[in-house]
Amino acid sequence: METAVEVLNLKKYFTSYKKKLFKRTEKKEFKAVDGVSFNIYKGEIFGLLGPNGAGKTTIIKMITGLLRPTEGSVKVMGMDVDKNPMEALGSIGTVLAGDRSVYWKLTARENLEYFAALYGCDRREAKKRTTEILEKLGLIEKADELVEKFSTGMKQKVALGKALIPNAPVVLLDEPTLGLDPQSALNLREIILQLKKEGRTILLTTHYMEEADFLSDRIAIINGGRIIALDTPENLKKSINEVKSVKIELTGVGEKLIEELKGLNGVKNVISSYDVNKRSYTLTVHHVDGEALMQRFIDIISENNSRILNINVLEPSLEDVFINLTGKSLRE
Ligand SMILES: Nc1ncnc2c1ncn2[C@@H]1O[C@H](COP(=O)(O)OP(=O)(O)OP(=O)(O)O)[C@@H](O)[C@H]1O
Repeated sequence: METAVEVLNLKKYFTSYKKKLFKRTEKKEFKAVDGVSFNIYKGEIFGLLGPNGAGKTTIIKMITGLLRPTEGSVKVMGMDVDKNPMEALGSIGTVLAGDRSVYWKLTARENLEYFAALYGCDRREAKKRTTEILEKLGLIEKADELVEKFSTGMKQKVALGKALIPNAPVVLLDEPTLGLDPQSALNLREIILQLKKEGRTILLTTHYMEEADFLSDRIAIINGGRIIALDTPENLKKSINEVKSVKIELTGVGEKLIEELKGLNGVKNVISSYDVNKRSYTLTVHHVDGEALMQRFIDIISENNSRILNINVLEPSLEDVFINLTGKSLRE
């Protein structure tokens, strides 16, 4: 398989200085990205999945040359981003999370024609490309309305349109559906699949595991600036096939209850969350020992004066893969 993007031992350390009382200034180094390597093959959708602060945006910024790595290298279509930035970056279209570089006081069409002109297209070519992209994004009907009147999903589409203007073979999408309503998110995901069908290579970051699962051919799970797993979504889920998970909704959860469940032989992790709307607690318990444990869960919950509202046995998801690897939930 041909490689479109090659990321080799990429590191980004941020240094901060803190003034200490009676002491000299203390220098602190924070390892936002700590030795990340992966290849993205031509024509695939590669997902970077991780919780907030995992280092996803920092990786994207280093690939696009917006941040210089502390160490390591990035090649796009065989060109080194540091040594041949113009050639390497010419192959990339990017949408960063919360992209504000679309002009709200211009129409969607004016925005894209303007960016096409910046990319050196003549007037005819700019108009042609803009119309094609607006059609592809389902924005043609609204093409001549001001972007400020657009919904968040439509604004996000204009930002994506901007990334498509250079007609680059590689498209980087940082949290493309962040803050969108479910219907707009679905619509944007369909467009991303369409881009893949056209033969583009896509790198996408997300902290929505369903999105990574639905879109990606391969996924790198990233946590604390490191890749902790990299495979197809199916293989990642298969890797924890022996781990079962059960979701128990109940009226109350205390530290003692969680500790007792965690102490059971065969229990790997217990994650608790509170649903404000339902006013109920949910425990997600990962375990390797099926039915025998279920009765013990029920006994312990009742001994702790809590009442079970619902129990669901779950199919393994990427969330479970993440919990299994880190002991934490993706959303924590
Ligand atoms: N310029 C900077 N100076 C210092 N620390 C930074 C800087 N940029 C990012 N960081 C830190 O690096 C870590 C990784 O940030 P990054 O934005 O890459 O995470 P992320 O995975 O994209 O998360 P999110 O989904 O929240 O955007 C965070 O802890 C962040 O605070």
